[in-house]
Amino acid sequence: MSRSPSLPDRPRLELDPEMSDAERLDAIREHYRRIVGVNEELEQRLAQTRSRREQLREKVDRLKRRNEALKTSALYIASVEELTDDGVIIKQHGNNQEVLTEATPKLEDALEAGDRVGIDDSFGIQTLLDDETDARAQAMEVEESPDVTYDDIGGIDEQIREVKEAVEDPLSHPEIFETVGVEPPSGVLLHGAPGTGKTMLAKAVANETDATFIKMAGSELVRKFIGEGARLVRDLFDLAAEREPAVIFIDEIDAVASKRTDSKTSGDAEVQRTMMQLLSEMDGFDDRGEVRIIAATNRFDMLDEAILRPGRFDRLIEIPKPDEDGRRKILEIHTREMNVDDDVDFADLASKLSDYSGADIESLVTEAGMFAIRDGRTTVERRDFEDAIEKLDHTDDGPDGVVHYQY
Ligand SMILES: Nc1ncnc2c1ncn2[C@@H]1O[C@H](COP(=O)(O)OP(=O)(O)OP(=O)(O)O)[C@@H](O)[C@H]1O
Repeated sequence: MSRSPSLPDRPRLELDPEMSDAERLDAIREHYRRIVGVNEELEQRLAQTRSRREQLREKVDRLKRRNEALKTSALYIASVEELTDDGVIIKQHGNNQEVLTEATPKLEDALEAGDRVGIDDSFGIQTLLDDETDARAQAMEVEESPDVTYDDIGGIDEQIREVKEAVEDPLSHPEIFETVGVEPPSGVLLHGAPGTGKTMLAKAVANETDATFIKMAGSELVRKFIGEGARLVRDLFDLAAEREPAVIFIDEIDAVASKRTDSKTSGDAEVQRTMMQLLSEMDGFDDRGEVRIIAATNRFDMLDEAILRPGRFDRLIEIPKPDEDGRRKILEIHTREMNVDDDVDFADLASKLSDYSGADIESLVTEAGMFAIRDGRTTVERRDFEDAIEKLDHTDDGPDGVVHYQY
């Protein structure tokens, strides 16, 4: 911002004792004229400053409103096709509609053909997006080799065996499948109540096979940028091919693959497009090398059957809540690092935890530890677990206070 010009000099009255009265009077009159001149100039400056302050205030208000709008409303994604004297030609992702629109002068200077931009409902360019690796990074979680092992998962040994057979063996020993002439399952769908270890299981497979674990939540695919879901699905599969061996894990797949609803909103059409892209990626899956795909859902009843056809998610594995023995194992797993008193009997404790999921048991163990700490002890005792059960059971919606879908 430019600095304001310096203030005018303060006029000085200089009277010489030699001066005649008439000369003095003239000097005083001249001085008065200069004071009036300076005063006028200062008033003018004040008025200019006030008006500038008003302008800045309006600008701040405008920016605040714009900021709010950007924060609250979803933007559509488009690519800049061409910058013309009449405006910017953009092509909207998803429907490929071409539009002549405008950007703010500042954005216009920064735009180049090929850039990805976020546009509002009236196609105004609101923001310039970073390159697509950022969108990928936002939506995907990539772990070179997660540190979860099968030993960290309790109570679902049979399901672990099935996942090993369907995902691990084709990655570790593809030759066996070739020799026998059997196509390994394309995709495995884990379904069951929340917090039962579906994500853990997918991570453990990636660990066991030294594969890159790439997780994408279905809700991310349909969330912020309309027109972006199908592209993210493509990116997901491309990234997996670059990083093979890889395990793709799509959590909450119901968000993109629910049964068709009757409503015809643009959001629904968008979800459909994303699902079609997912199906087409899975159909072309054979050539993708050492990439395996696992999806998970808590809402199996909601899934569109198209996703379950042969060649797609054709191996369904239900991950149940643990039985009593499973709960005991999970208690033991989560207390491995804990200083537990001899008076704690895990088998007895497990018998009191019917309907607890693995995640609920993890919260229970943490809560028991907190009771011991609050009491100034370094050992967790039976009463801490009992207090923790009482505390968690007193939440209305379930052992962990989370509203559970009745599976
Ligand atoms: N079978 C289990 N054995 C040991 N710990 C478990 C088990 N199931 C869940 N947990 C604990 O609960 C946490 C959450 O589990 P996870 O994220 O794998 O569940 P999920 O089935 O994927 O849940 P959601 O459907 O809510 O995504 C895990 O980090 C783990 O600590």
